[in-house]
Amino acid sequence: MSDTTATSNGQKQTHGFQAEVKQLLQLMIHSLYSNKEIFLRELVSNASDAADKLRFLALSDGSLYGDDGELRVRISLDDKARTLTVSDNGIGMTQDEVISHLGTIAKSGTKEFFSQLSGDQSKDSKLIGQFGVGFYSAFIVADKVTVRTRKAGAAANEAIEWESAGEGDYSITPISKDSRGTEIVLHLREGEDEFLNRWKVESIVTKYSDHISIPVELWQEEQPERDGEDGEKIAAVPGHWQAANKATALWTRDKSDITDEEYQEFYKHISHDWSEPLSWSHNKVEGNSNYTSLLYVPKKAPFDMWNREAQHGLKLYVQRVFIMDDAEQFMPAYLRFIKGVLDSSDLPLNVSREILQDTKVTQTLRKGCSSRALKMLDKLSKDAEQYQAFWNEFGQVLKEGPAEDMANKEQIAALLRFASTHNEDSTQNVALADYISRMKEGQDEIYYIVADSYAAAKHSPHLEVLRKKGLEVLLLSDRIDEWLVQHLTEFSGKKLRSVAKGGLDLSKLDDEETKKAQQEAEQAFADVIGRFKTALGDQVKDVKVSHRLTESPACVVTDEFDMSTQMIKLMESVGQKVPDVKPIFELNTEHQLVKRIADEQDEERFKQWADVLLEQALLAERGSLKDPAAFVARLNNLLLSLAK
Ligand SMILES: Nc1ncnc2c1ncn2[C@@H]1O[C@H](COP(=O)(O)OP(=O)(O)OP(=O)(O)O)[C@@H](O)[C@H]1O
Repeated sequence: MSDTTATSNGQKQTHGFQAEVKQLLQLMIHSLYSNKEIFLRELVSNASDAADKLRFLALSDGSLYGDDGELRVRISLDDKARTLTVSDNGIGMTQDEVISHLGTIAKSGTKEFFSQLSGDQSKDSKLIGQFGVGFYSAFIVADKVTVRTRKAGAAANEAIEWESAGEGDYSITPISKDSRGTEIVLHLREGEDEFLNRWKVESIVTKYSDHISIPVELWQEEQPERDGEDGEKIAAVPGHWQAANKATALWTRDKSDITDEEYQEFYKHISHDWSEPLSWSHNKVEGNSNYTSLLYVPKKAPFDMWNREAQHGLKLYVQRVFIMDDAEQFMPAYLRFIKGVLDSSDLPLNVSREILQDTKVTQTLRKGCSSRALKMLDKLSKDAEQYQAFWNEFGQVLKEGPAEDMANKEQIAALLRFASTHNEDSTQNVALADYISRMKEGQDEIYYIVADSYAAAKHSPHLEVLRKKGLEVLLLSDRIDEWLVQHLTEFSGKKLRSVAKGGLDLSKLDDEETKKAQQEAEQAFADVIGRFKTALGDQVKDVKVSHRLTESPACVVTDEFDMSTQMIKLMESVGQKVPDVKPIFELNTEHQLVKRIADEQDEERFKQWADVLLEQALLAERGSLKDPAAFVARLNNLLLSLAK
């Protein structure tokens, strides 16, 4: 029951699909077949987006509506032709738009997506779900798809017909179309007749599209006059279009009237994600500012989360009129994984990205939305399993928070999770509050180490004495961690302290006997320390007796206010110039090797030993040496002399 007519009025051209589209089509037809009815959700979702876009443009040019201001989507079924048609009176497309939107994939993350495909259907179907296939899903059930579209404001004879069998190419033909918008005709594959059944189609629309804010209508056949139960006559009802959905914007409805399924479907509609969200938070704020937000935490990170240019942000509405996608002004970058809708009554309808930049209203909304998102995460964190799933996907992004959002630093810090010496493995599941609850008597700082990998952190010599004393250490090894600890210096009144820096002082935790023994060692070793200083010269800032080693002979530490080794590496990796930071060299006077070197009388040999010890310590700390060949030569020399 199509209500538009179209006639061909020009030359047909054939175009090849972009290679990725061909690949995607093949994959989709095979991997998504068991979930085939979702094509209807995708097409209705696109149609409703097209209506939103037109409504937005019409704010400044009302003539775009022509004489058809009632935006809606219609689904018609034709038994004889075996077609299902989704038509809308939204924005429509020009020829160029048709070619770029329906012949290529212009999404960020496309490359990553294709590189992750494995050929395993169940795995790939999940990936495709995350990637979002949209329009192309029509080919799951159709062996030919015809799209007729006329852009709002264009003349009837400026319409375009796109047609394809979903294989290598598609055709484009200029046509005349008597109404604005897009009509998508699915020529159903053999065996897909269930999609010609009105009842079936209606039930899919209700399931997937109830929250769509414009009516999604199906044709209701004429009902002839009939007799009622008590013999009274019931008048005939002529055939008419009837909405199959509630057609009210979901977020404007009362929370108590919305089911979990509706929230989940709405998430899929706005995010183009196929998995359910992990959680959501729906809030109406009234008073000084007036807005509604509906925020979601996805289950999986999108393909382009690490792409700085990738779009993110909320879908912005002003008084229920769609204004823009990806309004990033309302979510700080460290919460860029949050999806959702913001509907403000305080912004003007003609608001633009530029205007949004620095209005007071934007700031208030951003504050409100960030705080809602953090509260939602806090709630999620009460469920350890769910929160771990969240953390594994998005933890690294959240770690950008303390540097970006000073006002919410403490709240963000409470949401962070770390690997720790308390655990056997590298799972990041220790909250700072857990750490504090396990602190030893007399301990008033939170100890951490930052290294290149979990293994390097866990086996670092700096941990030796802390392990002996039973002190827990957070093991940090994500790229962002050094940046994080620069900005997160305190939590709940407790300082965060690097165990690889000079300022570490565990003497408060030592008993009198240990302190005395340490003092004696320092005195007894004063001469040897002096010899090491002479031997190492300006390679080091200082040489000290170590109180942090039990197994290793020596280690290097960074002076408290110098740049840490990890920070130096981070800066070097992005090509930044770094200052030449000299380490403090610490010796374990209890170690056999150190004792032997102390007995060495030949100053030449002593220097060789001192150099090797320093280079070993640097290697353990930095993972590389400035001159590794010299180290190997020196070591071989010493081994040779020992073997003699
Ligand atoms: N009914 C329609 N009216 C106007 N434009 C449309 C319509 N359907 C699709 N388009 C255009 O084609 C583009 C591609 O659609 P498609 O469904 O493949 O991807 P998408 O909706 O952008 O994202 P996703 O793939 O995540 O669903 C849309 O962004 C839109 O510009």
